[in-house]
Amino acid sequence: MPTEFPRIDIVDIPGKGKGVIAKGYIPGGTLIISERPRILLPYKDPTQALSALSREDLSFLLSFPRGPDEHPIFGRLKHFTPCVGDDTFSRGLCETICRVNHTCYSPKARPNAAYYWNTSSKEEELRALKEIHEGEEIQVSYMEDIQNYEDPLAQLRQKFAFDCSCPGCVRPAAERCASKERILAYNNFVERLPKRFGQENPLGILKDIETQILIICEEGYTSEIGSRAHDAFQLCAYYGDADSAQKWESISRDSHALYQGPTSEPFKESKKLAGKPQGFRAWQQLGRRKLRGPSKRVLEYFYPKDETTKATPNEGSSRPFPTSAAASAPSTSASEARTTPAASNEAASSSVVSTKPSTSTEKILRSKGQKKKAKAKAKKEAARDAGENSGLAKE
Ligand SMILES: C[S@@+](CC[C@H](N)C(=O)[O-])C[C@H]1O[C@@H](n2cnc3c(N)ncnc32)[C@H](O)[C@@H]1O
Repeated sequence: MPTEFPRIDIVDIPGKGKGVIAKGYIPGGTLIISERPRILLPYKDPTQALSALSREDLSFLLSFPRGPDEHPIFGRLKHFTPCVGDDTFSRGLCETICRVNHTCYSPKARPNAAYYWNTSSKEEELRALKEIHEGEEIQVSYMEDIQNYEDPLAQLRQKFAFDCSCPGCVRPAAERCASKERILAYNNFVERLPKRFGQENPLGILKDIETQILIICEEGYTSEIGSRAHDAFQLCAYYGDADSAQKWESISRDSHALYQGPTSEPFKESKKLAGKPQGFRAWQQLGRRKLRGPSKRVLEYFYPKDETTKATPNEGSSRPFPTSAAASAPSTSASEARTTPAASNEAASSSVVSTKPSTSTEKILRSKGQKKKAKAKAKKEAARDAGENSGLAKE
């Protein structure tokens, strides 16, 4: 099948029908495809809209393979419009994007790409979440809702009628069970979190958020991390701690850059808050208190030094942000200065992305004295971090 997107090919993938592979190296953060759905139907009851389809569009729909024992139309819709379009109102059929297969988030591997419905362009986007090598299959998760990961095999069977054989789903039952327990506990935590604000010691809440972030990193479920970092931002903003709030929201901003792109509304909103946390709707509503930014451990997880060398095709690392561009070794205070490749690839020259100097530029510009000062500051912060961690552990 011909494709207008130069970075990819559509090929036969054993056991999965067609699939999409990278024609060459694709850096993390790249917008691989942006495609307007050829057919866009209401999500809940598409019957009326279906009867209004043109002959060409109907035969386009019928050109896709039909699932076993499925209704000729609805079966195809089920298989080929998984999350395309504004998924609460519509399902769209995009000629190329609908060929992307699924893989689960798991400790063994995670998707190398994600869908994003761009409400301004009304196009479905496919974005690289990490570097993708030539010949590697490009895969997304059809289940962005973490609730589905309590039992991914059953969900995929029910919603898409296939048995997932991704590295996460073929793990021994005991390992899958352990993941299920952790995800259940995580979902529970997220549900209860807002009720804890203003009721409990905020440092204890931050410690719990951080623990959950690390669990989610280990489970490979990286798309959740930005939301938890935003929770931590909110908590710091409720207590008027601008410095800590900025550091947390920087993680959230970088996550939006990766998943939704640096021109998306979620990214812009997050960037605004990271730049000026005082703009948060409930700024200082719970008083004024010095809290804390993300620990060194969390930052190292986000901005690893060496993912490029460690990552292997298909498996990759479970680290959330790709390193190929801006991300270098973090210091606790430097998270605001960092942008993801998504940000640097697409918007480096626009005003959208934070334009603090990159590490290499900093190296060149910094005088010896400044270097010394920065070293001392990093040391002090590491000590503070260690102190806070041990203090928190006692709580
Ligand atoms: C959006 S389509 C993907 C493209 C499709 N493979 C094709 O041949 O055009 C979704 C369907 O592909 C198949 N599929 C996707 N991911 C799969 C996987 N990991 N293993 C087996 N089948 C998969 C399932 O039949 C699913 O309903």
